[in-house]
Amino acid sequence: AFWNGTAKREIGDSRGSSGTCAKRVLQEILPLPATCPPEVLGLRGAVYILYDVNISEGFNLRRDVYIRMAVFVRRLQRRRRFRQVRLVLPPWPRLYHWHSQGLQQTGLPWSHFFDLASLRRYAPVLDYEEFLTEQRLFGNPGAPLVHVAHAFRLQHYEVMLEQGIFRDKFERVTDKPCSEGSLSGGPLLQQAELRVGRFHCVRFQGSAGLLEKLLREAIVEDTAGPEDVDDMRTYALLSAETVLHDHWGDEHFWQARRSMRFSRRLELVAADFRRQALATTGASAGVQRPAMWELERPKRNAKGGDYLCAHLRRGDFVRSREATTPTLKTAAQQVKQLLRAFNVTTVFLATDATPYELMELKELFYRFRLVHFAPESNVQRRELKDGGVAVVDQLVCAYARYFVGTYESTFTYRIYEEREILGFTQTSTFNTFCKALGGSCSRNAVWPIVWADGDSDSEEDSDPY
Ligand SMILES: C[C@@H]1O[C@H](OP(=O)(O)OP(=O)(O)OC[C@H]2O[C@@H](n3cnc4c(=O)[nH]c(N)nc43)[C@H](O)[C@@H]2O)[C@@H](O)[C@H](O)[C@@H]1O
Repeated sequence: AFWNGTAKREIGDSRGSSGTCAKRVLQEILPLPATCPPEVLGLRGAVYILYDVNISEGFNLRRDVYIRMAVFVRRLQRRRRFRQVRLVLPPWPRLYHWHSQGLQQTGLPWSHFFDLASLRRYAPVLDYEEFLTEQRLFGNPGAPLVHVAHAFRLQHYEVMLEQGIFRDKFERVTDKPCSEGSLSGGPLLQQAELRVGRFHCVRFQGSAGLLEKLLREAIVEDTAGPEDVDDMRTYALLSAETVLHDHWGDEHFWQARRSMRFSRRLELVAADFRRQALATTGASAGVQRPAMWELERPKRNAKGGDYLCAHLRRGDFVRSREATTPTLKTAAQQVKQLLRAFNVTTVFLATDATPYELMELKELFYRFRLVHFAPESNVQRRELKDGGVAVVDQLVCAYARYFVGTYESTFTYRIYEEREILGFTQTSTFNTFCKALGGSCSRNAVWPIVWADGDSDSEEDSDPY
């Protein structure tokens, strides 16, 4: 609860002609006036980490990159120097897959999709606007720019293995030109408020933990003489998808993943739709979801609503993954076979198919009930936007009796994870469409959920450095 609406209002109100609370904190003028909220003290020594992801990456890979960063930042705050670290969530740019015209889909905050209070109970994160509010506290009135001390554009090494061995390493690029304008990447630095002090290209190979070394080197470079640990600093990591998980799929991954609950508004839209179109509630599906992710416990007894869900990825997959993506006809054949096997008559279809393909699918399912989610009005479409509609699709698939998804789609993988958290059996979840009915084919990997003992994580508490 280090940042919430009340604190924001109070901090805002506490700026006066006699100097801001924040400035008094920085200049160590104590005691603070009684009107100063205690949260201001927490800004002392704050280290802000901005990050960004290459513009071509889709929504669901970005969710995975978030987990890498959140696990890293949660660990980092155990270190004295980084006790006040905050991860700044990059505004969502208009993604390549968000096709709808006439919607405002640029610069969306994370709160549009996710429950920030839930994220914050795992790691100290801020939406970009919240970050600006904190920054303004420390800036001079009339000087609205945010100074980013160092921005690092991460890139892969050209040769990854050294004598057959993959080693974690990084190095600043000095043998090639490197400037903010000369390289493609995410649009973070296009935010009007940001001014970068020093820009570096960095070859990076390894897991998120290695970023600590990169940041420490930058802090030392900036510090003439003994380090001023009260100073507030901002760093930017660009192309953060280059960074790997410290340990993919371990209990830390799953805690961060469980904390990624969707916004209440999207959860509500999905729950209403499940109830009205599929006669399914949490209780009828045998899903008990505690109000907070921390209270979730291992279980495998979810039953699911009386429908099957198919995630059928079309769009670019039809061309770029032709060898593994089924045609509409062979996909329909596979689904119908499953419907018969499970004695279910309703299929919920999550897809990025075109309206024309959807019509074709409806014809292919003529003896069954095919349900598809579409916003009920233009008002709801404007409210949800393309990204919100996709989340509702995922939330409906999460409660199905049986799920089948698309080979190598991160959209499908996030549904697997959601069902693992909700307590479905693995056989009802980890299923993949084949290119054709009956043939043997490649299946998606099975990554079952891992629970921590009592979900405690105290092992790093002791490191004071
Ligand atoms: C191979 C890679 O695959 C990646 O896709 P993949 O992992 O499926 O999954 P995503 O990275 O999420 O990108 C696919 C996007 O397409 C839309 N989309 C896909 N399936 C559905 C659906 O069932 N319902 C709705 N409403 N929307 C859907 C949605 O905007 C989603 O974020 C791509 O992001 C990369 O660009 C690349 O092509």
